[in-house]
Amino acid sequence: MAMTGILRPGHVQLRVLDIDEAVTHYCDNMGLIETDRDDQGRVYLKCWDEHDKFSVVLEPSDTSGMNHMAFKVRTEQDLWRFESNVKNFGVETTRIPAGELNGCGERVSFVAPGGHRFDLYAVKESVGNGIPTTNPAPWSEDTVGMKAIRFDHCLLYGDDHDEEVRFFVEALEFELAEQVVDGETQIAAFLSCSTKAHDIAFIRHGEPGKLHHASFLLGSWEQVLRAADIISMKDIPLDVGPTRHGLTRGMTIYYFDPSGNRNEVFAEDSYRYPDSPVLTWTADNSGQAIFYHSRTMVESFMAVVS
Ligand SMILES: O=C/C=C/C=C(\O)C(=O)O
Ligand SMILES: [Fe+2]
Repeated sequence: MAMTGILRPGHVQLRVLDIDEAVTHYCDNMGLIETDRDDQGRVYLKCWDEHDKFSVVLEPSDTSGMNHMAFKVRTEQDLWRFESNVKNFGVETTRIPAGELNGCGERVSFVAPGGHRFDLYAVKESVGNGIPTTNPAPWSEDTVGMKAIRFDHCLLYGDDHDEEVRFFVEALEFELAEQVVDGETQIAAFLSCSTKAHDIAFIRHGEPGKLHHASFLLGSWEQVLRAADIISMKDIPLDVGPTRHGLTRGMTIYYFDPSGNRNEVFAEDSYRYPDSPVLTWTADNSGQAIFYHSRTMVESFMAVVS
């Protein structure tokens, strides 16, 4: 398919309060693999089935939340094309030199209208997924915990929701896949740059720049139930699930990392093409849109962001 120049979510840099506890959580509990550390104390992680060097950066900090989310673009020409799209939208950009994050090429960085920082890059060091590329085995024997396959998406809460969504559609060429509307007002937007039901999602909120969750793909509903077992076995703070979303049809469970950043692991059950219709959920039915079985909103799920 003619994917846009944006290939996929490439990484998320999360602020964490205790780096050792965070590494234990993301590696031992979720199955990510540590690939590097740098002189700022940042730790680089990847999921087992990712080839690029990292998809999560843990940054020691006094606060939790998201430093930035980055998308990988297909070519360097795409990087400069999106840089000019972003500027033409009226959003300032800066360039971050190659190597500022270990193994990552030059980045174009900007703060979107909802207060979230995003970076784009075309190049990242490839370290492979531990499986040969000739006659590959279907899975790696070296995975532990929840065996997260890839970093999949973030759901972000921002204060200029309409402009942030328009920015993603007009400047970054994402497509609206699903939405929640209250009359004329869009409450939530699920945006795709691929055949996935979402690569990023936004919810209308009173404050700028908030992270609702960073989400990682698992292989099946059974793997989601196994993740639920691990959450109990390891005494990880559970938020909601296991259950199914109406929106995006994801089979899901939410919990918190030791710093209070919400994580999701999920199995996908949906797809879209550029000619797929936009799916709309109405606010009077938002309980079912979010949690299809209980059909009830969970107050803490909506309220807690980092
Ligand atoms: O209100 C939140 C809805 C969340 C949906 C997802 O996190 C998802 O589909 O991955
Ligand atoms: Fe999600």
